[in-house]
Amino acid sequence: MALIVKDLTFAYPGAEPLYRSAHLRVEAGSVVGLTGPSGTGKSTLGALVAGDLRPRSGEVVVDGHPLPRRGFRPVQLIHQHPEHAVNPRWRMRSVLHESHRPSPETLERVGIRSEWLDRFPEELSGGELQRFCIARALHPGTRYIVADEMTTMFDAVTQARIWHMLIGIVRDRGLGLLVISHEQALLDRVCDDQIPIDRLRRQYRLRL
Ligand SMILES: Nc1ncnc2c1ncn2[C@@H]1O[C@H](COP(=O)(O)OP(=O)(O)OP(=O)(O)O)[C@@H](O)[C@H]1O
Repeated sequence: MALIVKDLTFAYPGAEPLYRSAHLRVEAGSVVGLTGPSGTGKSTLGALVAGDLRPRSGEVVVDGHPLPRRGFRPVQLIHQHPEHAVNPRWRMRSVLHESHRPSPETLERVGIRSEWLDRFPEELSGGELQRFCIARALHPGTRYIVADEMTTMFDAVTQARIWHMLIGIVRDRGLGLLVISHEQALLDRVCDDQIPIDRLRRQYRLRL
């Protein structure tokens, strides 16, 4: 069981391809870091494996099946800015239930207090809001999570708590986790393996 990027080529309109025939593999149950300098396409790759963007060619395979083009997405993306990922006019209960209805045990484990459910997004801190985005991503059908600079905006204590919680849940559920971050210390702490994005690109050059 793995999330596999096969022969993937992608370019934004009018730009040179960010990657050509790139390959990446994230085993179910593993935590893999994607590293590289700013602007090299890490977030774009995260959006491609989650199905937010479509490759020019190549494919994303999830546990042996092509990434579905519509309906539920087994690869869930958690962004840097949770406030951009939620509807500001909805109370948090509706934000959460847009995805599924997590059990009280899951909410407790993710660190969501029941009184927050009646608030609007602007009435929560960024760290509290990010916990809702994590709970939403933990749909029963989720197989892989992409955490794109998920805690970059938070203080060290909040970062540590959120990572401790998420790593515990993904280990227990056997999910695969792709971590995109500039923070080497964080990657060293949470990842089983780290892949420089340049390695995805270099594979193309080696094939020439
Ligand atoms: N929607 C877009 N349209 C056109 N070009 C884009 C778009 N989004 C990103 N880019 C460009 O694609 C390249 C890769 O961007 P991306 O955000 O994937 O890099 P990154 O490695 O995640 O960077 P950072 O570490 O700074 O977040 C950059 O040159 C960026 O300017």
